[in-house]
Amino acid sequence: MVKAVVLGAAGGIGQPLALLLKTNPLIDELGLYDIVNTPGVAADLSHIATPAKVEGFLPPNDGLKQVLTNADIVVIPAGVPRKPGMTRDDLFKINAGIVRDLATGIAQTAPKAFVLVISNPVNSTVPIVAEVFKKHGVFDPKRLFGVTTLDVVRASTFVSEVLGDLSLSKSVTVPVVGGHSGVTIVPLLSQSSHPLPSGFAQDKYDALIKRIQFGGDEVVKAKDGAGSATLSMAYAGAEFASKVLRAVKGEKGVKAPTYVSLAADPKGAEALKKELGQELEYFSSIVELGPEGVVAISPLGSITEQEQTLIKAAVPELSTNIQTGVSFIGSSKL
Ligand SMILES: NC(=O)C1=CN([C@@H]2O[C@H](COP(=O)(O)OP(=O)(O)OC[C@H]3O[C@@H](n4cnc5c(N)ncnc54)[C@H](O)[C@@H]3O)[C@@H](O)[C@H]2O)C=CC1
Ligand SMILES: O=C([O-])CC(=O)C(=O)O
Repeated sequence: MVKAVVLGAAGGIGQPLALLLKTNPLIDELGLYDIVNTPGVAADLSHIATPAKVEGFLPPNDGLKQVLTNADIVVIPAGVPRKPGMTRDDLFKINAGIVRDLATGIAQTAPKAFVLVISNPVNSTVPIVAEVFKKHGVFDPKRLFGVTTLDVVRASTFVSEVLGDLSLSKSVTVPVVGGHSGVTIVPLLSQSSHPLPSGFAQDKYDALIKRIQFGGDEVVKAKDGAGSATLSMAYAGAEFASKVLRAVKGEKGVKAPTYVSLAADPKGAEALKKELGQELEYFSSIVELGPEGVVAISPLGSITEQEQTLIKAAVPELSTNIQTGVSFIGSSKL
């Protein structure tokens, strides 16, 4: 029996994500939690002819505790999205407290669940979850993930557009490392499964990097005040959740870039530290997944000088973002 839970399930991401999870054959039970509307979303989804049993919960009557009871995997898209002109860090003020409170609930009721954090700013919200878990004495770095899959999905799509063949997008894989905001998003195009055309011009390369790094802004601008990416994020979140569950079920060699605590793999962390030139507590790199979560965190490997420059720009900002999350819990009464 596998129980998946979505916290923030009535939102722009939460609803389509819950829909995709309802169609995932690896999930037997789907728990939906939000501060509004989850009974309706659950009733709607429950009519879909797939096996997963769906139930919706609200805060009254210990709803958070109820939804998290026996949870195996918890996905968190709860929180406010950006409006034009905002950075992801501007969301910290509201989302940090939301994520802290949900993490407290998970630490108390489902401390062994895999936790997948979507709520922004991911670079800081993942450390928040970890610090809450540490305060409760239940932190297992192998089971906590920041979902950066949308960056990987965008890279596949934009590279296949450059190659002039969108049908390639499912098979193009580009490692995207670092974190999940602006310059902390580092696409390693030199490691793309499908190389860029030979003689690809520098200005085109720069534009492609920028588009992957700031793909979120493109959607925020187009939605014009109505929020940020929801449908592509739901797709990406469902893809990543599915990978975690496939690994749990025993499939070998499942890998994905994801933002993790480097304490999950000290050997991998040591190699990354050498490459990055300094120690970071969290970093998104290609992670091998297994039945207990993180098996190994890959080093960057061979990268170009241009990519080295991108990494140099990412590291200090990541370090600040991580510290912001850690200090927030340091000063929070739990
Ligand atoms: N990691 C990533 O790649 C991406 C992350 N995001 C982030 O995901 C988050 C959600 O985005 P949307 O779904 O578009 O926002 P939304 O506003 O449509 O939905 C958020 C949902 O969270 C719920 N919520 C608020 N406080 C809650 C609480 N304490 N407990 C449970 N639920 C609560 C709201 O009621 C709402 O239904 C944002 O922070 C956004 O920045 C968005 C896109 C990509
Ligand atoms: O841009 C945003 O605020 C939402 C997000 O994280 C993304 O689309 O990558």
